[in-house]
Amino acid sequence: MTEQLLEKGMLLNGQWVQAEESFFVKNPATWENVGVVPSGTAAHAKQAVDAAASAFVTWSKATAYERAAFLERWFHVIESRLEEIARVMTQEQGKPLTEAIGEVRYANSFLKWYAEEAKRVYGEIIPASVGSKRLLVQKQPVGVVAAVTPWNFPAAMITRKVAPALAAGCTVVIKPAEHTPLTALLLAECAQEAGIPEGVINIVTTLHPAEVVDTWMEDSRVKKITFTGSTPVGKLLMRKAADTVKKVSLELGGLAPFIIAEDANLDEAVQGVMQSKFRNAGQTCVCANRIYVHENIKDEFLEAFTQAVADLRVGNGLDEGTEIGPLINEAAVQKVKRHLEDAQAKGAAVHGEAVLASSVGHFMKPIVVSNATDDMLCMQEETFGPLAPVSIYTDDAEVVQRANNTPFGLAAYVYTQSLQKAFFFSENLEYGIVGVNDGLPSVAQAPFGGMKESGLGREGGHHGLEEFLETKYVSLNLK
Ligand SMILES: NC(=O)C1=CN([C@@H]2O[C@H](COP(=O)(O)OP(=O)(O)OC[C@H]3O[C@@H](n4cnc5c(N)ncnc54)[C@H](O)[C@@H]3O)[C@@H](O)[C@H]2O)C=CC1
Ligand SMILES: O=C(O)[C@H](O)CS(=O)(=O)O
Repeated sequence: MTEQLLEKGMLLNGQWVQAEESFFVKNPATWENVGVVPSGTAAHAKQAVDAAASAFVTWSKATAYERAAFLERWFHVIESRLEEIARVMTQEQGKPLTEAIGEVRYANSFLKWYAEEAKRVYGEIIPASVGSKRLLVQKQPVGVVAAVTPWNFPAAMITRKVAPALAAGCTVVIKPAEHTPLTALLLAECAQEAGIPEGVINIVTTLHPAEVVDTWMEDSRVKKITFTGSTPVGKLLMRKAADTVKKVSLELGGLAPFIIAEDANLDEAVQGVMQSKFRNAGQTCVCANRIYVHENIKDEFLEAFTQAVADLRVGNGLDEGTEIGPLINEAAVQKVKRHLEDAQAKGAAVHGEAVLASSVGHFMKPIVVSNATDDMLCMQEETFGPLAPVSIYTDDAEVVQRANNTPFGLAAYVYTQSLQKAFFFSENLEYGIVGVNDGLPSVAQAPFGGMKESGLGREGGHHGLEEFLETKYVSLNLK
């Protein structure tokens, strides 16, 4: 059923603004138009920085308690519009409504958590080596922040940046992904309803990301870039940040190993790998991308896992019972097919029908391949789709070496009932996040981020607030 077309504007200095060009937002399940938004230009990008720089003067001088109150009010307004935002998210991104509701709650948890953490930005007094001196350390907001976000978590990837930025006293300019601008604009509507002052949050939607973001990267008033998306774009932004020495936070691609040790609780391991692999149809940067199972339990695991995968229901995210929605676009479908065909050509066994579930929409049936070997594309590149490669291993040290043999280091998982193995794996896996008997580790209060080419910095927890603060040392000579 086609719901009403959402016609939205960009948010610049508290005003909803149109542009000469606009673009339709399409539903990946039906290819129908969900909404229409402006395609912002470099001029709009500059207006956004003008607004954020002006608002920073007052916002940064508000007390932490005043900023916290705004975040709390924003949290409650989103709560009151949760179902509406989730339905729009499902229509523009495709995830099942139950997952969209879960994501809005997850996104909102960052507002709640940073409303409290804002009040805990402590400084220090350092014992002086000169009697007449007092040495103080103060934390101050970095300034105007540019946030560039992906389509796979259209709400959480915004609040995971904006909540700590505002808590710290920064103001923001945001460019959401062109596939999913509507969720971002609804969050901004909620912020306006909560009374967050004009210019504190600005959103530029566009079909020309480089034009808008390059304007921000060249503007010395923008003190920080925070980005979630692909590693190639992350590297590009990191290079551009150097010209004005901007601070950089990057959440990039992953290639998560999911290790099932010989002593694992198999029921829990199957549940965990289903959660990790198939959330958002496999379109998350922390999805299990490589499943390593000990050879002594391979058969029992495969029997249980392939059955659980076969039971997954594929369909439109708005339909009751849907567990796997469409992929975001045709390119995503082709990438999964390329990985599947490569695996088959290199000897993988395919469990299930590797066929598209529908002629309309970017649907794919979840597929398990076994006998996976490390030379396959699906074991070397992020699939970002519902393809689960299973490989066997014999020795714990061997599988750690294989798991670490990649430029990526975002999330890793291990299922074991042994404390010794839990520590062996978690301490030796070169990943920023390790789920031990936990397929869903992401929470607002803990630091989320990658090592190696999976990113820089952390989001969530008090670590995530530090990313938006400068450390100032004040030496007081009382002589
Ligand atoms: N580590 C993480 O949390 C995440 C990583 N990713 C990775 O990103 C890929 C798919 O997500 P996409 O959104 O397609 O990634 P993407 O990197 O193409 O896009 C992410 C954002 O960057 C913008 N962008 C694209 N090219 C740009 C440019 N030249 N200058 C400035 N901004 C630009 C896009 O408009 C979007 O807002 C996957 O490979 C996935 O691994 C995606 C989501 C989360
Ligand atoms: O972009 C992503 O994939 C998210 O960071 C994953 S999570 O935070 O929802 O786990």
